[in-house]
Amino acid sequence: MNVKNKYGIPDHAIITIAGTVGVGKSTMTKSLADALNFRTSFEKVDTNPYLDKFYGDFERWSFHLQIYFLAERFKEQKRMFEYDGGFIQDRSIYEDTGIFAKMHYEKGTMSEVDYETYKSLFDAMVMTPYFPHPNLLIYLEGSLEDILSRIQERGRPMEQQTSIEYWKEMHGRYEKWINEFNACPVLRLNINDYDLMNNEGSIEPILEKVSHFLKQPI
Ligand SMILES: Nc1ncnc2c1ncn2[C@@H]1O[C@H](COP(=O)(O)OP(=O)(O)O)[C@@H](O)[C@H]1O
Ligand SMILES: Nc1ncnc2c1ncn2[C@H]1C[C@H](O)[C@@H](COP(=O)(O)O)O1
Repeated sequence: MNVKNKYGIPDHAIITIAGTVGVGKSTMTKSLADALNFRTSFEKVDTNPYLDKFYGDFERWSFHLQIYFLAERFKEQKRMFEYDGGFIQDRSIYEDTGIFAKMHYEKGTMSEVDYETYKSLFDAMVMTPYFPHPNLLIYLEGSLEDILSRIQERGRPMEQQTSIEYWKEMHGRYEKWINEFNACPVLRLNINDYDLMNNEGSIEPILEKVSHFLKQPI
């Protein structure tokens, strides 16, 4: 019996992976998709035309980058819907506004008018009854120290050169954001409780939890 059937995970489920930069979302996305034979929806990083520029000058590029991410994630949302689900998604659309746009606005690296324009577009596109929310959001959490070392280990220069203050601010905001998040059920996983890199067996207990959470009434 395959693991999807073993744990009774529906073929049409959409599971989104959330958490701060470097916490392990892409790694989790790949492992879950392999185990469940689901499709993946990844963020575009290498081909993103604004990301490098953004890290070089937040004020100049934060609005452009948010619009780019919103468009890309919305297209992915449409693709997942057209396939009738069966997806693991690397980062939720909710983090774009709840973490990134908000943080840049509140820290003064996105102007008020740009933030309001972005927010009204986001709300019109996402905060409607027509927008299909995921069946489950898996939130990955870990200490700032572990996350900083993963960012260094992964080696994207734009992130390595960004101040620790930036990552610390984001880490704090994630904690607050997830405590208030209620658009779909949330499964929280601490990165010290599994090891997908060195222990293949790590995925099964996670699937068991996923199955349990998917069965909970919304
Ligand atoms: N369970 C793990 N144990 C150790 N290192 C990990 C684990 N998961 C991810 N990593 C490493 O941490 C870094 C960031 O992981 P990644 O999945 O790219 O994070 P994200 O997509 O959240 O930014 C990568 O170098 C990856 O190899
Ligand atoms: N909405 C966003 N605003 C700014 N930066 C963002 C946004 N979404 C993702 N990013 C950045 C953060 C990382 O440098 C890369 C990829 O994220 P990761 O958490 O490593 O998958 O994009």
